[in-house]
Amino acid sequence: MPGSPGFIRLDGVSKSHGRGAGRVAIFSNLSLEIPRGDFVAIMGPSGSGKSTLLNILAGLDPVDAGRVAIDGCDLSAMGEDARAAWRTTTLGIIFQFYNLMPMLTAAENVELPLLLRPLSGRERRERVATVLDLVGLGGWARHHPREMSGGQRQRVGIARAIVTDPALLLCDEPTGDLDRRSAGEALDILGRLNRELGKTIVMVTHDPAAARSARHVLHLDKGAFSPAGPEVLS
Ligand SMILES: Nc1ncnc2c1ncn2[C@@H]1O[C@H](COP(=O)(O)OP(=O)(O)OP(=O)(O)O)[C@@H](O)[C@H]1O
Repeated sequence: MPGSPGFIRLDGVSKSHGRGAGRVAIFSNLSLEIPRGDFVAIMGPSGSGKSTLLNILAGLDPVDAGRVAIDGCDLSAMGEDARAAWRTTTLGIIFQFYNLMPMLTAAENVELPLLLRPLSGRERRERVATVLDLVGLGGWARHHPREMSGGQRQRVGIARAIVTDPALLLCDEPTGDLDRRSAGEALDILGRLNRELGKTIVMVTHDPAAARSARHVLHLDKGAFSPAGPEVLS
């Protein structure tokens, strides 16, 4: 169940890209609070800053001003090394184009985030098998991405994102490269991860069907959030 207000907190965040005359302000004094266990879709026009926001939440992009805190960790006060270490424990990221290593099998791709952990080979293999089963790819461990459909590749991407058991999943257009059926399967898995395992999910999407599978939808435009109206979701 959603609870614990302020799992994700943005307070007075300002962010711009570029320098000098080419400087573009993306947000100015933006605030947002997402409770633990929520599943939030973020929609908005191209260029409104959705990917910038995900990069900020992932600790990949520092803010110019304001505070970003996730589960009590103040990202804006952490150096780059500390943010990188934080990412490996707290966060899983799911990408539009999967970002799988083509020369590795599905199991090897999923295992990658575990190689930084003090786990035995056996423990790693068990965790990989568990998450591949969870995404319905138990029989595909030894296959390479080129032998798999887009939907299966995205499920490998989801398995890789959850293999470290992170509290937060960030999804950047997770259905953007998928047909309707595969998109539905990926969204079903995300919904289960939210409902059954309590993962907090923030998903950027242009896809109204994807947004409808979230608990809440926010519309980002001109540097501000508003709840998405029915016209955005139709
Ligand atoms: N590294 C960068 N350097 C300069 N400008 C950038 C950089 N990244 C993004 N921008 C600009 O910032 C604005 C917001 O980009 P962003 O990718 O966050 O938007 P978006 O809402 O995700 O767009 P889309 O829906 O098209 O993916 C855009 O005008 C973009 O050109």
